[in-house]
Amino acid sequence: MIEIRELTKFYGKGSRMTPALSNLNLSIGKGEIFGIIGHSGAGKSTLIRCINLLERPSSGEVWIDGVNMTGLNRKQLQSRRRKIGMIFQHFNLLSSATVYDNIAFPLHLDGRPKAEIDKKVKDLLALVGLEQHATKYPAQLSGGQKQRVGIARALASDPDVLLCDEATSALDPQTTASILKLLLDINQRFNLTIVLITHEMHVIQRICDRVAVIHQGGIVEQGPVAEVFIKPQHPVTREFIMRETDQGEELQAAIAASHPSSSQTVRISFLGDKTYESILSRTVRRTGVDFAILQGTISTLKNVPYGLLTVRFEGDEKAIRETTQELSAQGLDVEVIGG
Ligand SMILES: Nc1ncnc2c1ncn2[C@@H]1O[C@H](COP(=O)(O)OP(=O)(O)OP(=O)(O)O)[C@@H](O)[C@H]1O
Repeated sequence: MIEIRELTKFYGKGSRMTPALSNLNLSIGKGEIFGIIGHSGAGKSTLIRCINLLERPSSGEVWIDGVNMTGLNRKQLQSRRRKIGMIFQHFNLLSSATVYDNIAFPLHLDGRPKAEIDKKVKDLLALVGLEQHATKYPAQLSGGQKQRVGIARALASDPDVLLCDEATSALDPQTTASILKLLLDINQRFNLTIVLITHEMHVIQRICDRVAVIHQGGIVEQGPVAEVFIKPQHPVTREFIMRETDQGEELQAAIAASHPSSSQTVRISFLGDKTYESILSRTVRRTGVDFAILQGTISTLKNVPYGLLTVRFEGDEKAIRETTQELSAQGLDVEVIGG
């Protein structure tokens, strides 16, 4: 659906030229919710703006549905862009227009008949749950309601792709959850491809199918969300996940605290139904090792349960080895993180 090939973007000129993206490659499938996460300055906004050519790449190509966006002339690009919706962190609504007129705006630009516009806007108001607010102005809405208008406006031209530029960063946690739920609903209903950028792993965790981690203008890691969560490879990915799963200083202190010489600290990841099974207790009962829980969380990756448990096994070396082997054989992911 979206193919990004050797994308490079420089800002500035001559000796002041600095690269924001370097030879970046990415492939996003039809109907996917694809998350791109990175720290401030990593190149996220530049990347998402290069997808619809709001930023023109210095070199490389962006293909959407078999069309090379970088090869289009101005007119062709304008027409192609109608099929790429975008929503923004600060909503970018017209402050002097009502909710209704904000949503109708792209349809007017497109010269659609009035009756068609009216039906479409009413359908979209219902879709985003704003039927009661059609005549209000943006200043009279909450942040979440403004983003709902942004989403309705972006969907007005029946896009194939929706680009989300930090769409929930200005919202509180509860409103963020409701906007993410709406995006997931839209994705499932219309098989709409969604690309979102964020600096928050919980956004990725809630709705994305796959994730790419961007760092210093390049993709350092990518894969299905569960895979990246369970086996993060790059230090930046690890940092984002540790922050999300509360594996910070307190856990490090617990790991470093005094403990019997014959022990091993492991991080066990549970995915799907295994999260709620008694695999650990059955295994230690058989092998005869004790364990102390240092940290534990259960959350979901999209709709799949995901558990993370850090435990210290205590017992003889051979029994501990048998325990970790058996847990792995039962489909859990076990990583030794300390003695
Ligand atoms: N218009 C511009 N002119 C010059 N440099 C720019 C411009 N826009 C971005 N940059 C630089 O390009 C790099 C990537 O910026 P970008 O905004 O894409 O990062 P980001 O990951 O979206 O960061 P943030 O999360 O803070 O928005 C940064 O070093 C930034 O300073």
